[in-house]
Amino acid sequence: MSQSVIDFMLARRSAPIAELKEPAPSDAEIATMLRIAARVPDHGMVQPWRFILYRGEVRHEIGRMLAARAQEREGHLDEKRQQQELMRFARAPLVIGVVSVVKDHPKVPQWEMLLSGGAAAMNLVLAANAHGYGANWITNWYSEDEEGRRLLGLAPNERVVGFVHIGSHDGGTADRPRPDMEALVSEYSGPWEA
Ligand SMILES: Cc1cc2nc3c(=O)[nH]c(=O)nc-3n(C[C@H](O)[C@H](O)[C@H](O)COP(=O)(O)O)c2cc1C
Repeated sequence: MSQSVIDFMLARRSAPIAELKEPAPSDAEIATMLRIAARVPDHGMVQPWRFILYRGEVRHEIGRMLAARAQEREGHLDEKRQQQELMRFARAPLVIGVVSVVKDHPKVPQWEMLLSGGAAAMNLVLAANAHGYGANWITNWYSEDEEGRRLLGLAPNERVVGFVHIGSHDGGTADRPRPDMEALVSEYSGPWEA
């Protein structure tokens, strides 16, 4: 048993994106985090995910594209809304897109491939935390917008599992309420009856 791993898992929490700052993880750290992200259960070994790195100046280019797309959808944006879109990907020093790439397979249903993508995103969050960084997994409106996904580099058949924002974090964020486990767990008591 590794008590330090158990303590780490029991204490994990997301860092608010506004509190993520430089320095970003190094290339070597990112490579390790991605190896951990890809080390997830994957029925049929179809590798139904890929990863996109957004860092440096491209984060601002994306902000400009998202602001223009938001204006197309919503009409004129006031200054505050415009700034919000301009800064979407520039708040954290690194954003990693976890992209679900479902494939045709004779046995594995596509929803299971999507679940494997969720596991990859969670492993990525944990890997970032294990390297001492804060992380936050979000999706936001551009994940549900076909043109938004295209601007972010996804092909038409791909979906967003999450944009994991990563950066240095001082810690100290209050935890959120956690589930009451007694309400969630039961011994099996027979078939469901309505
Ligand atoms: C698939 C998925 C999408 C999410 N999208 C958003 C989002 O768009 N905006 C947001 O504020 N939080 C979003 N969240 C929630 C954040 O990850 C949130 O900060 C987190 O649940 C905090 O809980 P934790 O401390 O247990 O990590 C999303 C979570 C998941 C699993």
